[in-house]
Amino acid sequence: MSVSFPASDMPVSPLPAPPLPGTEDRWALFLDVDGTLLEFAERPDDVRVEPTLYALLAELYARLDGALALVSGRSLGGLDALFGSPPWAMAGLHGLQLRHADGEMRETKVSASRRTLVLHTAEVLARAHPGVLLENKDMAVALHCRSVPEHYDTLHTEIKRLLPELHGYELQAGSQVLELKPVGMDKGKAVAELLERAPFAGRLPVYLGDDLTDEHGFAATNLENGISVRVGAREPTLAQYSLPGTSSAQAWLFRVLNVLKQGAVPHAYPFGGNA
Ligand SMILES: O=P(O)(O)OC[C@H]1O[C@H](O[C@H]2O[C@H](CO)[C@@H](O)[C@H](O)[C@H]2O)[C@H](O)[C@@H](O)[C@@H]1O
Repeated sequence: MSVSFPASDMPVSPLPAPPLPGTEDRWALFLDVDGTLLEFAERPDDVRVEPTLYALLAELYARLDGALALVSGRSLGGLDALFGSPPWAMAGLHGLQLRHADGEMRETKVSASRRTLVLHTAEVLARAHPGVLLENKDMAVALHCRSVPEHYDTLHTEIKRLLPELHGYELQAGSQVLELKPVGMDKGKAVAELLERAPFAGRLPVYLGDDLTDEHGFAATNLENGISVRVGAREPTLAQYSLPGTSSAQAWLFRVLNVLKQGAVPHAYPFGGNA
């Protein structure tokens, strides 16, 4: 799916907060992880899922009859480790890996020689830029610049120069991260694939995300007349609604849960943040 933005010199109007579900609405929630549910940390392994967040997601999952999915750049294995092998559907590596609600899995196949070449290239780049952290996700490799943001632009240029040698791979830029991943999948395609099957089919997609990679998810959601929600302030965006940060996203999800439970909107979120 190609994602096109409004011209960057167009004035950007502030986006409204997302609505809450009406009593007749049947929502399907698609949730990005880092920067949306979890605040960014210095290193990928530094983040934790608090029991309150897990409980919130588990209750939403139950109230939505299972129509909740994580849609992440992390691998399925990484998501399982982080969330404790949750029962809900998950798209990992930007949709290159997918575990459906019924547990069925599919994964893009990449030859071992291709993966080795890409990993070797990323290792050379990381060594040349001290402080850049290499995250090996097997078929994809991320180079993190959060500790050394000054390396981001040169690394970006160097990766683009090397890409023609890495057949079948593309560059996915993100928040202080540059990732080499196999072509062919993005988060929008993952959302579309999930929407074809139970329990997502026939429901209204509601997508929360913060990063460039989530723009594919917003585009797929908008195509279905769903609700696309940017978390944070990254521009430009195809999202129709916005929440200021991760605690606001959690607070808004808590209000959604309460509407689903009782048809009533509570006044305060007990764990901090405002929706
Ligand atoms: O699609 P997401 O669920 O948002 O995953 C995107 C990437 O998230 C992780 O990296 C980001 O979060 C780290 C922890 O806060 C942070 O240290 C890093 O700078 C961020 O880019 C993850 O490590 C990547 O594999 C994901 O692609």
